[in-house]
Amino acid sequence: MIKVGIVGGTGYTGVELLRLLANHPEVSLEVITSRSEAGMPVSDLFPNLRGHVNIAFSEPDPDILAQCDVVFFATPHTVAMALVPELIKRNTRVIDLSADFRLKDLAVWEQWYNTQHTCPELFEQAVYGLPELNRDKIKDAQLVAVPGCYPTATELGFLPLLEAGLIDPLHLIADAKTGVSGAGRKAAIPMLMAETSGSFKAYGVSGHRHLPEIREVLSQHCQQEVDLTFIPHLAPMVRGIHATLYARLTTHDVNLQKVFEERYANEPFVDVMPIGSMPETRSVQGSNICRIAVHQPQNSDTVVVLSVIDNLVKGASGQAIHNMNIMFGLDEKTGINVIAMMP
Ligand SMILES: NC(=O)C1=CN([C@@H]2O[C@H](COP(=O)(O)OP(=O)(O)OC[C@H]3O[C@@H](n4cnc5c(N)ncnc54)[C@H](OP(=O)(O)O)[C@@H]3O)[C@@H](O)[C@H]2O)C=CC1
Ligand SMILES: CC(=O)N[C@@H](CCC(=O)OP(=O)(O)O)C(=O)O
Repeated sequence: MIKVGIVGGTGYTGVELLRLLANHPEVSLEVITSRSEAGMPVSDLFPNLRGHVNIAFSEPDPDILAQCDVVFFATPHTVAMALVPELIKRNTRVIDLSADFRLKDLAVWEQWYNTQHTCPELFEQAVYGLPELNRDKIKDAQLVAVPGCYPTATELGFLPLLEAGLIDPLHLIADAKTGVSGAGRKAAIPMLMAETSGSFKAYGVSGHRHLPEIREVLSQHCQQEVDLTFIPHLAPMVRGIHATLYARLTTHDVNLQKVFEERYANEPFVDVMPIGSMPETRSVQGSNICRIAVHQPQNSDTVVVLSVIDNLVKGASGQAIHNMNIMFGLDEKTGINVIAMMP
């Protein structure tokens, strides 16, 4: 059994990790930390876990965490970088759901996260945990940075087009919408039901921290400069991301549906939907699937890709477990082959 620890077990990604790992046949949950709830049985806070998770929250203690084979960080940005060096030194593998290790350009990271990075060496070594891109590197990684939720939906949508050289890489547009769970479990007035329900708004228009992540990952992978306009929106729903992606085609002589189907033919968690489909966020709710549909409205030179994920699963905890399965040589679907909930 793989001995697993979780730092930050009381947030939404933490409880989602617990929901999925509690049913994972190769995992033994050893430690779940929370400073505010230390001592409380996990299932007292999360009744969905009654009968499945029988341990209590504890304070984060590096000596105890280092006894695990792998530790997930489901903590706000900058928490992981303080604890990870000690764990890596003691041969515990780390899967970080925060943004502490997602970029490769340190100056860009420090600019967007407005702080100095405390372990630049590990920053360089970390593997970006998008399995559809980096499966081979993930296998041997000591430290995996799980992609952001918007970047997951956006990168998977643009990748087939960029890899095949079919679009102008400098003028991409990602118009993306998320549910309120993306903001985490903390109390915040803009996330109150009275503020969000029955309303819809853009935010972060002048710049969102996922912009440099998407730009860097796509540019590095495609070995050419990629640039985009990325506008996030808050939708009145709890879970889900819907990204509507636009790009200008540089050729007309191509079967776009076939390009997508071939790119993702062997990917267990990307579903390329039939021609004409319009994927709904509820069709991935609770599942680790990214559903994608490619369109060319009025046969114009604009390609439109619709990409939906559950921000807490494929956009965070499910993808984190997918990485763990690859790192430990398991069948990639183990524990995360969950069917979405409709409605
Ligand atoms: N919500 C989402 O859709 C997604 C979130 N993410 C990322 O995952 C991470 C967690 O997100 P989410 O679950 O929403 O966050 P929450 O804010 O809901 O939870 C944060 C957790 O971290 C713990 N924590 C906070 N500060 C510290 C600290 N200094 N040391 C140790 N533990 C700490 C908290 O427990 P306590 O304070 O009791 O110790 C709590 O359990 C974030 O980095 C987020 O950006 C990634 C993709 C999607
Ligand atoms: C509604 C809301 O606030 N959503 C979050 C989603 C990002 C997130 O969850 O953070 P990661 O960088 O770890 O993916 C935001 O826009 O900041």
